[in-house]
Amino acid sequence: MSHSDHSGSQAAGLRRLRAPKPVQVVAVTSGKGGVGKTSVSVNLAVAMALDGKRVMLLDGDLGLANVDVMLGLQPTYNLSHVIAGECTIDDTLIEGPAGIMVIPASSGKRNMAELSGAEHVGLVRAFSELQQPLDTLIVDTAAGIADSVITFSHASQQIIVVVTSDPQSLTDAYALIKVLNRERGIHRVHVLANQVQSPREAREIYDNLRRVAERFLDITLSSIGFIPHDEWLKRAVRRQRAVVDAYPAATSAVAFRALAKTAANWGLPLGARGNLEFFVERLVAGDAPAGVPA
Ligand SMILES: Nc1ncnc2c1ncn2[C@@H]1O[C@H](COP(=O)(O)OP(=O)(O)OP(=O)(O)O)[C@@H](O)[C@H]1O
Repeated sequence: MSHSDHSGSQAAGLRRLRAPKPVQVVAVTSGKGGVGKTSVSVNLAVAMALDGKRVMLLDGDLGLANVDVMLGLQPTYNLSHVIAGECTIDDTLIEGPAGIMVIPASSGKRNMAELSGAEHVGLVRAFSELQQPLDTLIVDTAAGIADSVITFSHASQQIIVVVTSDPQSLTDAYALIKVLNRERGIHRVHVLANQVQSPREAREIYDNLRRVAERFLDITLSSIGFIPHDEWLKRAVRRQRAVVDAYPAATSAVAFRALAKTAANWGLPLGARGNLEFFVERLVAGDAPAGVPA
């Protein structure tokens, strides 16, 4: 190898070392509200952070702030200030348990569809400029199949759909999966049964959803286990704490730690150059209002 070949490959090696690696982005969504989506997002984030990962948790409910309430945080700035161009995402970051970084949502009425072209560009730019070194971004979406839910889910590489045995939860989860599949070409989602009394109940929930989804849609569902119904989780919510942090021996906390291990093995987006590139590109492509290049 000539000297110039050698220094060329050294330079490429150094660039790779310095280049930020792609961030894993996981959306937590549910269709129906109140099934435990925010509990899952918060506890998965904290459990991954306890495993040594650098985790950011985005409260993607643009209308109702949930994460900061669940963790007893009092943010000064939130996502609506970022969208309005009044501050950067770094300014909004507020530290949660185990060092997770939370991007709080606003509590005003806000829908992705209501964002002007300039606001949409501002949101995308804010994420592309985020400087924090990061392993995983978890997005707690709003309930329902609102535009923001679909956009954030589509922009994530992994989608967790939280369901309970409540028939309405199954129906709403199916409606959400249908939109993700038919309108956004999503072909794979993870199903997490929550508030279940037994492994058998979890299996039935998963089988029911899979039977319908795989019959009528071109999608593969994978079961990622379940979180048991747990009074310790309720107690943690009342104390505005994450159960994995406040009551690590609780059955739900054990399940969240197992889920964190599963998520850690999901791998990174293929082809993305670094940081949140994958997420940002798909945010733009997914839902650009008129006038914004997709
Ligand atoms: N595994 C569980 N065991 C016992 N209770 C639970 C469990 N998961 C959630 N809950 C209860 O359900 C309540 C609602 O949970 P959470 O706020 O996480 O739901 P959500 O789906 O995010 O709701 P929203 O649609 O309002 O955002 C919690 O306050 C808690 O009391």
